[in-house]
Amino acid sequence: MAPEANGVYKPEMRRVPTGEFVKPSRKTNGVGVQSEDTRICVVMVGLPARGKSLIAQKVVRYLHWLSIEAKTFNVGQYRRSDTPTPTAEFFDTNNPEGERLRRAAAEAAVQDMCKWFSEGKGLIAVLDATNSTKTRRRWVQERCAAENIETLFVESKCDDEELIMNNILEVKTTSPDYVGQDPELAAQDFRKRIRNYEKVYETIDEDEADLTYVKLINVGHQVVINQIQDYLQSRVVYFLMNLHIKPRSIWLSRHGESKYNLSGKIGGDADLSDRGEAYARALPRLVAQSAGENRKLTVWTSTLKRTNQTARFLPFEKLEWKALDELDSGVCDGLTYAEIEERYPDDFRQRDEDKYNYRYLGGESYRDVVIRLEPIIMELERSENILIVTHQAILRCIYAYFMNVPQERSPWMEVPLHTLIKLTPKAYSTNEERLRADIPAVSTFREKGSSARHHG
Ligand SMILES: O=P(O)(O)OC[C@H]1O[C@@](CO)(OP(=O)(O)O)[C@@H](O)[C@@H]1O
Repeated sequence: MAPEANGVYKPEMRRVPTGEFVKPSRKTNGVGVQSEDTRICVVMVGLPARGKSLIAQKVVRYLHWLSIEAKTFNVGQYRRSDTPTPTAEFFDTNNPEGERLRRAAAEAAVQDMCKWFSEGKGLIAVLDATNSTKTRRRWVQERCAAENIETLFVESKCDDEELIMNNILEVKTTSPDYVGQDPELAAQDFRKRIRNYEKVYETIDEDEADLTYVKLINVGHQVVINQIQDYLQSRVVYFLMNLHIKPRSIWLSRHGESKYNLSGKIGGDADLSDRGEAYARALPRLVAQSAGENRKLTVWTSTLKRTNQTARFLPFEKLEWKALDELDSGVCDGLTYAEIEERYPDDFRQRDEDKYNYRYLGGESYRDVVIRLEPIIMELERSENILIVTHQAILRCIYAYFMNVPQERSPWMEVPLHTLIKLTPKAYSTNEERLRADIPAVSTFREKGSSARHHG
C-alpha cells in the first residue's frame, strides 16, 4: 500500500517494510496535506528596510524544502522595468507619475501571480511590496478573492534601530536600485525614500479585522495573529513565529570517521576509528578557529555513538536529538553498497534513479528525513550559535534547507568527513565557509550510476 494513500500522510506508515518505490502523488505536497484547492497569497506589508524581502525569501525556501511549490512576486522588480534607478522623489505620494507607475507595477505583479496560480504552478505566492496603505491592501485582497486565492497579510513592524540600520546597509550595497552608485549617497536617498513612505503608511488595525494577518514586531520579539483559516496558513504562520533576523551563523560537522565508514558499511552504531578519534580531539580547536575563542555554542548531536564521541571534547552544553539520527537504511543496515547491489539489485538501481524519494525496505527516504527534521529547522530558526554534529544524509538535508539545493541534487552532494562547515544566512543568500581538519578519512561518497562492486 502506498504510504500516502488518499493523500493523507500517516506517520505510523513510515516504516512499513514494503520497500515500495514511493513517488508522492501530484495531489499531495510532500508533507502529506491534500491542499490542491488551497492557494494562498502571502502579502508582505511594511516600510522599506524592515526585512520584508528576507522574510519572503525565507518563507519560499522553507516551502520548497517541504516540496510545496511557492514563488515570490517582487513588485520592485516589475517597477524597475520602467524605472530602473529611481530617486526618493519617485516615491513621494505627491508625485502623480511615480504613483501611476508604482500602481502599474503592482497590477502587473498581481496579474502574473494570478496567471501563475491559474496554470497550476504552485500553492503559495508571496507578494513582496510595501502594501503600506489600507486601500492598497483591500485592493489586493479583493483581486485575490475574485480568483479564489486566500490572502495572508504579513506585516513587519520594526523600531529596532540596529536592525533597520543593518537593512539599510545591506540594501545600499546590494539593491539593484543603487547599482554603481556611491554607497553613502545611496543610503541617504534610501532614508529619504523611507520618510516618503512613512507619510502615508498605515499599520494594519481594527478596520481590517476581517483580514487574515500576522504582525511581526521586531521579527522574533512579538507576534500578533488574526483570523488564521486553515492548516497551510497556520504552517506558514508557525514558521514566521519562529523567525528572527539577527545576524548569526550555524556550524555543521559530520561525526569523525567511524569503524563502519572504514569498512564501507552503512548505518549501524559503530565507534569512531582512530582517525575519527583524532578528529574529535581536533574539533574544539577547529571550532574556536571558526567561531572565535570566546563564543559559546550549543552542540546538537544524534543519539548515535559516533556523534556523541565526536562532540565529547567540546566545552559546550550538548543536546541529543533522535531526529538527527542517520537515515534509517532498514534491511540494508550494516551492509556495504556492494552487498546491497548484490542482494537487492532492483532497489539499488531504484535508489540511483530517484534517491530523494527512494525508501529503503523497512527504512526511510530522504523525503522522510526532511519531514522528521522540520522541528530541527524550526528550532534552528529560533536559535543562535548552534553547532550540529550529525550524519551524511542528515547534514545534506539541513544544508539543502539553508542553501536552497533542489531535491534532485541534495542527496548527491559531497559532504566530506573531518570538515567543519560554517553557514551564515544573509538577506538574499547564505554564505559558506569550510574548514578542513588535517586528518585523513575515507570517502563515503558514491557517485550516481557507479557500480559499488569494485569498492568491495
Ligand atoms: O544516502 P547515502 O549517500 O547512502 O548516504 C547515507 C549513508 O552515509 C553513511 C556513511 O556511508 O552515514 P554516516 O555519516 O552516519 O556514517 C551511512 O551510514 C548512511 O547510510
